[in-house]
Amino acid sequence: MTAANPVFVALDTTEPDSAAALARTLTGKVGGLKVGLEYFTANGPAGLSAIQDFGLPLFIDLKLHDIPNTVAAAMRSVTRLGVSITTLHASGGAEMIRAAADAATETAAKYNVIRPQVIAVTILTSLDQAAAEAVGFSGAVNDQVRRLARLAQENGADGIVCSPLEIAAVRAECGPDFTLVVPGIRPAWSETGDQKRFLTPAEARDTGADVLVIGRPITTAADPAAAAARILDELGLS
Ligand SMILES: O=C(O)c1cc(=O)[nH]c(=O)n1[C@@H]1O[C@H](COP(=O)(O)O)[C@@H](O)[C@H]1O
Repeated sequence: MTAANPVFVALDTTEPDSAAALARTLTGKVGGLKVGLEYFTANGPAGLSAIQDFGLPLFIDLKLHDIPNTVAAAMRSVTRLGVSITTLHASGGAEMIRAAADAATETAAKYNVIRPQVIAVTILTSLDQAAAEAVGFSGAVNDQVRRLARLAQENGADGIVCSPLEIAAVRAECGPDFTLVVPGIRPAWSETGDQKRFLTPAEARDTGADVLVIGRPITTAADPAAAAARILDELGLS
């Protein structure tokens, strides 16, 4: 998927009013909205309507990771929400990824709703090489991300989440039709915070990212609309 505007803004808040206010401010400046565990555990499916009203593609980032039966059941519920993108952890394994992808396909057909892109998170962008090794990923992060990307692709995922530093390796491994969703995006003028593997929006896009997930550089800016406009300008999209 290559959106005309690849920026999905991460609305990492628990408050529907704050999420809706940001969505209102950013409509026309971003390509989509993302909410994750923080928002969904606080507000449940009912909370999505506050932001679905803006008509932007919605990415619900739940990073599912459990046995195949449980993840498939959760994916059936997620699919009924009518969202564009959702996530699971690639390290849940081949059978789990396959069960989730099949559940999304079957549920979308059964209820005549949009089938979300099923996107597998590889190695979180908050982990550096040492932290990745500490949880058992031996070898270079780049190689581990590429390996997990291949596993995800072979088992029906539509794409993966990786940091900007692994985009080239994953493209070479998985080809042009595999969706690369890329957080760990930091404009040169923003704080890095807990992100360890990051590049600027233009660097990530030019290396081949399809979706740029950007949260705090926009959402915590004094003027979020101006921050989004600055990023669009850097992407040559304003
Ligand atoms: O799946 C994700 O979206 C994700 C995966 C990952 O490896 N790293 C990562 O930062 N994310 C998400 O991307 C967003 C990044 O937000 P900022 O760091 O504020 O730009 C957050 O909502 C994270 O949950």
